[in-house]
Amino acid sequence: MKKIFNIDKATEGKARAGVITTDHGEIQTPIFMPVGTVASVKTVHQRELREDIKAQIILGNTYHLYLRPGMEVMEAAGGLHQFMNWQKPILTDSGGFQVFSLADSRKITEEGAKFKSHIDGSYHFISPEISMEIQRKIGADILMAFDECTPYPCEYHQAKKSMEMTHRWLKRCMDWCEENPPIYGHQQYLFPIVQGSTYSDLRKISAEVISEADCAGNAIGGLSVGEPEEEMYRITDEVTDILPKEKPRYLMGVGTPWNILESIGLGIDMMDCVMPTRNARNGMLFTWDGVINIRNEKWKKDFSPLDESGTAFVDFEYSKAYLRHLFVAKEYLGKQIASIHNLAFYLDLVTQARKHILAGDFYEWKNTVVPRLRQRR
Ligand SMILES: CNc1nc2c(CC[C@H]3O[C@@H](OC)[C@H](OC)[C@@H]3O)c3nc(N)[nH]c(=O)c3cc2[nH]1
Repeated sequence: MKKIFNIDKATEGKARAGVITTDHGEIQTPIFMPVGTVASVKTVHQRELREDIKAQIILGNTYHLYLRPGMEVMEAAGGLHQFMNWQKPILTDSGGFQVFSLADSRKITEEGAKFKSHIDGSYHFISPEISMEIQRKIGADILMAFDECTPYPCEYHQAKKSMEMTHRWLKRCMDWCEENPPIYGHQQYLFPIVQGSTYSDLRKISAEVISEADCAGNAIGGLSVGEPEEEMYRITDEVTDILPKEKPRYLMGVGTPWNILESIGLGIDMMDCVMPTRNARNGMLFTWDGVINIRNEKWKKDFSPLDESGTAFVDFEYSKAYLRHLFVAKEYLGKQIASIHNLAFYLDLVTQARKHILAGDFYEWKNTVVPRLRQRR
């Protein structure tokens, strides 16, 4: 399998700093990937993503893009990079998670998943092969295997059955990719996904099967689905002990700023989460000194800059009082300012983590910063 990851510096622990190389450019790790499910990172321009947030890679989603705009438009555009004019790396999730969580009345069999579109109620079917075909046409640099994400909690036998099907589906994904090369001329790397719910023995089996698949990178799924934080950390720790060191590790759907730093400390290189954008649209801002609910009365006459330790232009061009007013008045500009702020903060978080890994003091730094991140301002 082609080597796409180079480790610049490992620490005395499991945290490491590296670079992932794709045909659309390099990604410094650890990295946070803004979620752009339907070909847009909600309320944010591609130019702001590049210049103010300094995003290096964003996410798209197979389920959503397949339903709208559909693969006919996607192919005619020459793929998602062209369609949305984002020329840096893109990762697409395989659609399983959405089918299980978004679509109405879905029926899952060994073959795949029948589901009703959440948009117009039309009937569709997705399988490992169809997910791969869709991801080929979207043209993301990193593709996720079609898997089943178990709910939390999940009975042992159900988790075991689901994990084993995910492993059979992985083989079907790999076989299909073997037979059907990329169509836009750039490489696309398949990442398999470790499942097994919260059961250590299943997680060990799944991590071994995923490692055996020898893909360019590996992902940990089935977490950040409602389990306690400690469970998420325990499973992540057990799985990163098994996944190969020399390949990037992607923890899916994680998380809060403190989850991000703890996961990096457990050997994770890539993370994605809707939290910075979704919470921004509700007026929740993440900062180095904790979480701000901008709608709170206390900010009504606070004319200080949005975030003195921020890195984006919005942090200095607007005051807390002004942003609170925009939210109270339901002005669209409020959601845009908050989204740019939160995403720039998440990228600053991983940029600082990388700096401290390279400097060799990541763990001491993390332990001083995490309590501050959690506080409510
Ligand atoms: C939030 N917690 C969480 N997210 C998860 C996602 C991405 C959701 C996907 O949905 C969209 O955001 C809602 C994003 O799509 C661009 C994301 O990649 C997962 N995807 C797969 N294939 N398998 C998993 O086991 C899985 C587990 C998750 N846990």
